[in-house]
Amino acid sequence: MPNQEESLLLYLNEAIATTRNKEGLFRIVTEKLRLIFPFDVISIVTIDTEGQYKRLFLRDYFTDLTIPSRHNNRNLRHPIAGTPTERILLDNKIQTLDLQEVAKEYNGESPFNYLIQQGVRFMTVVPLRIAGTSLGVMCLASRRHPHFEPADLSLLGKIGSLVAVAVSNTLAFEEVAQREREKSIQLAVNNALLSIKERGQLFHTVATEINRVVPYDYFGVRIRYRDGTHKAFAEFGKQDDGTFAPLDPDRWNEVPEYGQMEGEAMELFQHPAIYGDESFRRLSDKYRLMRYIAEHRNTRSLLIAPLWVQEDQTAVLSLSSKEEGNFDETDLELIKGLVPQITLTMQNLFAFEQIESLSAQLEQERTYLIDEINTTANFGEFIGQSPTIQPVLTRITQVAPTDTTVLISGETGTGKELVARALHNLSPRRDRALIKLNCAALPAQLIESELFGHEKGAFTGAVDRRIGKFELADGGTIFLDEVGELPLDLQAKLLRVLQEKEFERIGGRRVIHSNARVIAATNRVLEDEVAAGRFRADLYYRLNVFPVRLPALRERPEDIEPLIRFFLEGFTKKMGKPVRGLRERDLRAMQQYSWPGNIRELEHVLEQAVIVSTGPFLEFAGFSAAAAQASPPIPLPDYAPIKTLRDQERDHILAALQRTAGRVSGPNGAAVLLDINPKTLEARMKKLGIQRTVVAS
Ligand SMILES: Nc1ncnc2c1ncn2[C@@H]1O[C@H](COP(=O)(O)OP(=O)(O)OP(=O)(O)O)[C@@H](O)[C@H]1O
Repeated sequence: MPNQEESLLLYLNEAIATTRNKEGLFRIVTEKLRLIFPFDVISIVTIDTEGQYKRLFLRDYFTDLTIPSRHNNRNLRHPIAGTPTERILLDNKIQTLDLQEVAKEYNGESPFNYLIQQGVRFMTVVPLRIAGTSLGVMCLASRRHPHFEPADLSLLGKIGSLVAVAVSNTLAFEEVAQREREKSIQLAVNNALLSIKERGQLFHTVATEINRVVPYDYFGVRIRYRDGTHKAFAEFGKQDDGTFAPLDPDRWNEVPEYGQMEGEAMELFQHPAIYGDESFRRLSDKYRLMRYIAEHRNTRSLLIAPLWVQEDQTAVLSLSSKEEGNFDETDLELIKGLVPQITLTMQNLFAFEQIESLSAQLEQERTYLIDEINTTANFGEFIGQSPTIQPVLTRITQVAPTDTTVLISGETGTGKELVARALHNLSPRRDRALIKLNCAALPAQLIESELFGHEKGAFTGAVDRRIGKFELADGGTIFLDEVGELPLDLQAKLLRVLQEKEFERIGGRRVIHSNARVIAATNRVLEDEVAAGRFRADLYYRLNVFPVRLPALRERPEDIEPLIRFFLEGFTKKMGKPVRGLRERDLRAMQQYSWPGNIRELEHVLEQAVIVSTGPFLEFAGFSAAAAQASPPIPLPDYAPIKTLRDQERDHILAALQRTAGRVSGPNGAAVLLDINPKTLEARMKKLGIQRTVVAS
């Protein structure tokens, strides 16, 4: 062996043993090689253990050559089958190829075209083997034909063996380094998942940490539902300064068929995979969604890791990049290793967020319930022994435990609300809220927001988000009192909720599901309303599933005496008054009276009597026996509802506010019209739940 050769080999051997840094090492190798063989480009290509794919390990060039970036991409894998590399590995001999000849095999589409175009024609390929196994090839490409003597080839073979050792060391070293990075990223991500409770901040940290090892431009966790709907759970885009910022969930609104496009790509998101070159181009041919992100977001590679795949939904973590071939198998393995922890955290977050929304709902329900309890002082008992009311009570106890919609009809004061309460309390829903909405008490635009709620900013004056009564009644009962007064356009909306059990808040896009049992009441004859075109027939049939008609008090005179006793006992106790006697003539007069206000009227007559009486007998100042006898028991022609004082006050204030365009104080304010102090008016409005801004809109 000539001395020069021996010292070169020794030098390279030494460099391989002592140089840690890959780039430094290979620079030494190529410089020494170029002293012996002039070449323009050197590349080392490694093959995977199954000998299926090759991948660029290193490329260096020494003249004025330009190498397109995709030819320098170390993540791209190319199949070996049918390439010159395959033949050379099989022959295990150094060979010099004429690239123009090789190009013919590729039908002119040769991967070496860019070299040929720049005058590089020859490529000497040195197989790299270690311990009898092929590791890859070293290629020296040049413009001039290299003339190798047998001695040169033998030296090149020996250098090839040394390079094989260096490559193998480097690969092993890179693998260890990669494992280390994976471990550190796993630690950092787990730390974030365990310590951060807020969803946005948590996933921002996760996105930033993973990006340290696998750089990308987009990080997203999305949930896709079978019906084509989808939800962004956490999404971030890389900004110019390299940090991540949350993406606007509404950005897809500009794409009219986005929902459909998502639906078509559902299957794609069910399997972990990477797409980066040809594979990504194939995806964009197949899926409109992929074409869209390629064209409009410049996406060139994609990494997909499903978090969970269920029959009706798939949750996916996806990363994408504007670089071709940005992700490799190791990246996918790394992300797959993080999937269980991320999934668990998401489920925890879901549970946590659900608890938060449930407790907010409970709080709302509580407020309504307190309001309800305060506004309806009932004695919790239902008096009714008469043969007229008994069958009605039986029907009530039969229907109560079901989810059936009940329509209660009857004149004012016959106990419709009391029956609605009884229905709720006797049902399995008794532990959830009974939410009441009086359809006659509010102007149309307020009823809609009362029923369905509204989003912040949905209309002028919607300063806060408001949960609608249908939403509040989820799992409980909604009582639509005086449903016959509902304006026609709202009847249509109510019908939709009853049919589909879902609705949207005003100004909201999210569909809200409500499982509320509906009980409606009316003192109108709804059939007549339908005939007169004031009430939708379809809504009437939806509500009239189980009708309960409450008889007027005059139809059940047998109940008057027990009712009197019941109310007297209650009032005397409540007011701390002595028990006084009831004159026979007064009782008879009451039994003969027509009671247009029904039980409520009777209740009020007795309340007054308990207050004003001083002697041993109850005095009925506002209800004289003579007047009673003079009044024949005939029904009033129109059973107009008698409003409660509270409702009356509310309507009156609303009317004043409407006239002053919502203004409360000042010379043109409602307080002047109503002749009260503006502060007092504001306090009343608050108590009655009137929002001045809403009225003004
Ligand atoms: N059977 C009954 N036993 C005891 N109290 C009753 C009975 N029926 C009704 N009441 C009382 O009569 C009053 C009026 O009843 P309720 O408010 O339920 O009537 P309504 O039919 O809903 O009236 P409106 O149509 O005016 O809303 C309430 O104080 C209620 O507690």
